[in-house]
Amino acid sequence: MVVTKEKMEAWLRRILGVDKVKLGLLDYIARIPRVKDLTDVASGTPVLVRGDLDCKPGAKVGEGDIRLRSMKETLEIGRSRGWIQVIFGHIGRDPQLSLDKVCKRLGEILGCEIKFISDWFDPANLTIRPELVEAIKAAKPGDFILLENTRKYDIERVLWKAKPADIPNLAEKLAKVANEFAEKVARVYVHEAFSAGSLDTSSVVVPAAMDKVALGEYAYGEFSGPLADCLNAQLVISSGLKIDKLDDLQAMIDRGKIRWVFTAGSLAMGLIKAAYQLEGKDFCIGVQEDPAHKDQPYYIPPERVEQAKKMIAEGRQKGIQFVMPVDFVLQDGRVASTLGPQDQQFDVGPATLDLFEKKIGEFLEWAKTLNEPAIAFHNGVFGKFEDPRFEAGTKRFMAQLKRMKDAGVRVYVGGGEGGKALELYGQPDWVTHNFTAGGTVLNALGSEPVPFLVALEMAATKSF
Ligand SMILES: Nc1ncnc2c1ncn2[C@@H]1O[C@H](COP(=O)(O)OP(=O)(O)O)[C@@H](O)[C@H]1O
Ligand SMILES: O=C(OP(=O)(O)O)[C@H](O)COP(=O)(O)O
Repeated sequence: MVVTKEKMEAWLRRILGVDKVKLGLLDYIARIPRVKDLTDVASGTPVLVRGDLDCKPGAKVGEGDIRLRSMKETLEIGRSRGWIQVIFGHIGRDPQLSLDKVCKRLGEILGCEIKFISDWFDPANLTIRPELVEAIKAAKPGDFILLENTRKYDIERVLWKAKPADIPNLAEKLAKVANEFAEKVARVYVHEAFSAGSLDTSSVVVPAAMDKVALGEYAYGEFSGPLADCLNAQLVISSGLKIDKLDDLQAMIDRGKIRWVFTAGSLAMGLIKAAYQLEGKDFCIGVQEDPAHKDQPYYIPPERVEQAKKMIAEGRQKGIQFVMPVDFVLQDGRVASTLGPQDQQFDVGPATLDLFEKKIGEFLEWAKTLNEPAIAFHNGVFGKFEDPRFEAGTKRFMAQLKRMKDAGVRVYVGGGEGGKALELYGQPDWVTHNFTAGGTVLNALGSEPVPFLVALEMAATKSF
């Protein structure tokens, strides 16, 4: 399907959330075909696969390549059907980063040579280079081609910071890119990049020009299984650096199942301040509330404190317990229960961990009163854990995940830094499931839809 500028404008209005359609996670999953459903795609057909390639493969298969292994089932389905699969995707945020090692490892996982195309796009003319067109022509049924890092080209990143006013300017260029892919690469698109939750052109624009789209088997399984289960979580541990996770927490609370909220990390400081203010008092959160730090990721503006106050007040009325840190490890290693204006917290202190352990015990008692296993969702880290001076909180709490799982709770870890912490300080079987993505998981459970699901749903239903 050729995408006009006008069609692309309508598409981008949905992608950037200007035009909203109220769909839940399960609606998206029901409306997007699975790769298994593409039974009428003939052998020898080129199929574009958005892959989960953002990883650092270690010395041997199985090390640092879980995202690549997660694609195997989908790629094997394509190979058994004789499709010529053109895999593309990003690695990191630096446009200079190369996928050469990823290509080699994916070849080891699939047991075959994968042709690597290092320069496949002409950014000056927004066209697909002849090297790629020739490689597809020369490929045999079942072959794989892998394209260099999509973020090498600026066009991949133009929507990251785009505002609604930019849509008319971008629509023509992005329509051209989508049409180039459909004309010169493939007219069938499979998304098997569960973690690709950003507004990358490859995952949120290219599907617009495709005749057929589908979700890969791994991504489908993650959304319809563990993520669908997390929608019913009664306990959430919301921690980490950025206060905008408050929107996701609010969305989880609004769904109505949450009864326990544990919070830690720098974002918890906003909730602590809010809780004090609700009692007519105040609590200094140090540099995190100093407007001189307003460009820093840990800064908490007054409106976020207001948002947290409303969340706590309304939540308590519904019977939700908010469990918050009571002591902190500060920048110089001091443990304190209060902060001065120049202080910054980088971890929770031991009294907080004692409190959290006691409250997890209470949660487990409460969980016994349910007719079915309780569900807990853990996101983020309790401090700047990469620095050994500030890792104790994140590290010690991991044992509570095991404790809950051992007590029969279904425990999920929302990938990202929390997932790394589990790998570092725990064992995979301490939890029910550790997601291979952070941002996508929060979006799926939180306030904003997953961008690639919005794109796939529009492409599948041709509703734009
Ligand atoms: N006070 C802090 N609390 C929590 N994380 C912090 C803090 N200071 C720095 N960080 C860092 O922020 C990152 C976590 O950020 P966040 O956006 O929550 O990540 P994710 O959502 O991927 O878990 C970690 O790298 C952590 O070390
Ligand atoms: O690692 C990723 O996501 P995650 O850090 O949210 O798990 C993805 O590759 C997305 O990367 P991006 O956040 O640079 O778009």
